[in-house]
Amino acid sequence: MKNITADIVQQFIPKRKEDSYKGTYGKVLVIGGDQNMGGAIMLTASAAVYSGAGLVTVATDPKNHTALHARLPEAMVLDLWDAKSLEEQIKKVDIVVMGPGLGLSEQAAEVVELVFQHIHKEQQLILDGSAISLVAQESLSLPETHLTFTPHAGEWKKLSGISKEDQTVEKNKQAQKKLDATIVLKGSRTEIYFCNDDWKNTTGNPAMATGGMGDTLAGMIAGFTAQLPDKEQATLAAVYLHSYIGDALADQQYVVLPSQIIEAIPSFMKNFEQQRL
Ligand SMILES: NC(=O)C1=CN([C@@H]2O[C@H](COP(=O)(O)OP(=O)(O)OC[C@H]3O[C@@H](n4cnc5c(N)ncnc54)[C@H](O)[C@@H]3O)[C@@H](O)[C@H]2O)[C@@H](O)CC1
Ligand SMILES: Nc1ncnc2c1ncn2[C@@H]1O[C@H](COP(=O)(O)OP(=O)(O)O)[C@@H](O)[C@H]1O
Ligand SMILES: [Mg+2]
Repeated sequence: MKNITADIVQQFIPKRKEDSYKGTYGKVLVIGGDQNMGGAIMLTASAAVYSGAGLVTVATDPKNHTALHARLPEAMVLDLWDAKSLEEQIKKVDIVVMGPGLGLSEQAAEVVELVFQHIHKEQQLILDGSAISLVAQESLSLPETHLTFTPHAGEWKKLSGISKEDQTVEKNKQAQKKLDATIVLKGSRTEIYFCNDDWKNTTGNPAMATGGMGDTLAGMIAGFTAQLPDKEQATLAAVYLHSYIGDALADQQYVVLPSQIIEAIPSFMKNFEQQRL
């Protein structure tokens, strides 16, 4: 397993081009947040916006729309349960990130199935939280697209069938091959399994053990993937910086909140920009 380190990540964050515009930096659709877990999807959407995604639209329960507009005016919203609007929006985006706070209801499972039906081969699909649990629970067949799963150990157990004690690098690699997807296995030292490569994070700390921290990472992966041409580099950079910011804040804080990580993303990205003078 290779280590993700600062000097590697620095090579991945390009300087923005003078003649670029929002369209250059990708369109992201963020799907999740039922009536009780609107906070999860607000964190995911905010992380995508603060990571620099060009345009972010959020499909969430209508109960969350006002709060989301108030917290994150940069994002557009649509009704999570309106199948037609959701189907139309999927066609317009480059990246879909689905699952934070989605819940495990029958209606939520229908949303996941709808996305699987309509996503096409060139798009990127990131599945987190409830979407991973639903894939396992409903034994859903996976769509033909660029797929990333971001499970914690409990979700990985549901998805791969490997118990927490047995989650060794070899077993995880075998499960990755079967799923034919990128696996971001979150933990105190997150592991990333690509088809031909695997990596271990070198940053992160227990001050980050706070609800919503994974929702935030999912949004960062989406935001980085929206902008960077190499999707594997985007995933590595997002995982590393999420925890690197967590470490920097934990120097002075006993706990680090997901919203604090989000606010710090733009300045830390600037520090990691290529060829910074
Ligand atoms: N503010 C919000 O609205 C929040 C919503 N959340 C959402 O809540 C939904 C359920 O997520 P959960 O992760 O709570 O629930 P899950 O039920 O999927 O996973 C929790 C279970 O996994 C086990 N587990 C084993 N190893 C673990 C590990 N390393 N980390 C965490 N759990 C481990 C736990 O013991 C527990 O039984 C997701 O959709 C998530 O996005 C959470 O992100 C918390 C914050
Ligand atoms: N002790 C720890 N050390 C380093 N990172 C941690 C620690 N605890 C949690 N994290 C990070 O916090 C995130 C937790 O993700 P997850 O369990 O999905 O959270 P949530 O679903 O509440 O948003 C992961 O990115 C994980 O790496
Ligand atoms: Mg989670």
